[in-house]
Amino acid sequence: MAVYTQLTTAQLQTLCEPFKLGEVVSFRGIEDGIENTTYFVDFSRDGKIEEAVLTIFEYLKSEDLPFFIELTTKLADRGLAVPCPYRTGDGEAVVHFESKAALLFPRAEGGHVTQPTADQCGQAGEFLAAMHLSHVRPPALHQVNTRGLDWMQRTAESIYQGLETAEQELVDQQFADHLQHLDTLSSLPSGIVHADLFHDNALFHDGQLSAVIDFYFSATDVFLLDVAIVANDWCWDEQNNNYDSHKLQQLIARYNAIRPITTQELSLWWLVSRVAMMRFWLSRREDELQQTGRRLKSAYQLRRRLAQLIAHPSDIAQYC
Ligand SMILES: Nc1ncnc2c1ncn2[C@@H]1O[C@H](COP(=O)(O)OP(=O)(O)OP(=O)(O)O)[C@@H](O)[C@H]1O
Ligand SMILES: N[C@@H](CCO)C(=O)O
Repeated sequence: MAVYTQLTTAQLQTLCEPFKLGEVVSFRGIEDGIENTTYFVDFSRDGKIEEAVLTIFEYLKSEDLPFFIELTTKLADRGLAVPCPYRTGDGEAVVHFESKAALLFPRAEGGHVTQPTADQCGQAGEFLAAMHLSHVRPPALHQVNTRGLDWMQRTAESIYQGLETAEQELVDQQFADHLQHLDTLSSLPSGIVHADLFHDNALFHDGQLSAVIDFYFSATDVFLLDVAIVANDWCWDEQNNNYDSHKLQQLIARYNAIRPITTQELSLWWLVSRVAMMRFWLSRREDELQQTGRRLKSAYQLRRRLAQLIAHPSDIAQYC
């Protein structure tokens, strides 16, 4: 469904030629993605197989990519489990298919988990803390968050009339609280965050985190937002419609052991957890209402979680 750009073997060979990885011996399109077209491509050179992943960008342009290339390269250099793009002989990472930009990555071992365990939630916490600490190391990177408050307000406004009354009430309540605490929120520790670390953007091999992918929403924002995104997706117990306390404890405690969460961050967790839920509920709801053609993920699930967090504010202080 998400192989938006169809390629032949010859087209793939031409596109990937500058990377000098050899002859394309097999490839297949990956149906998983929403934003981009992804192919697994195997190259053969001197009898050795190199397994790679080609991402063709359906929305991002080549001028948008240098930040993501620098970020993934920096994180990989710091020893984090992040695939960073191959470079051509000229040191370029971006190639083009017709008007679309593309990057080629080494294929990481492992696969997705459908239901992360508490230990895997802890590993995600350790990854995030290490990534956030790397912010202070050069190169200094900055990127505006295109899914921040402005985007949320514009999106909510554009779909507001199509929302149910209960949804409109959630939107009104969430923005009222967000705007009321804007100054304190903006003063939380910040830097480059992944901003989309759902469990389908992580791979595990033999139980260990082998790759974090899909940095295309990464931007400068408060670090706690990343922790909340993982908590809201990896640690949610659908049956009880609340966080699984053991998973949340592992995420928070193991993050906190590497990058201690400040008192100010703890005091705003109730709000940041809601901001994180709101951002993804809105993008999924917009996709549903505006029939953007992207593969749909359940918006209702996140609306239910947001309502729960508004009715029963969450606290993580006991896990630190
Ligand atoms: N470096 C990699 N190594 C192994 N598998 C990968 C790698 N990069 C991507 N994949 C696989 O390809 C799939 C689609 O890639 P990706 O998540 O980048 O697409 P997307 O369209 O941006 O997805 P979404 O918008 O849903 O997050 C991933 O779910 C993963 O299974
Ligand atoms: N992770 C997003 C999809 C866009 O990357 C979601 O689950 O809604």
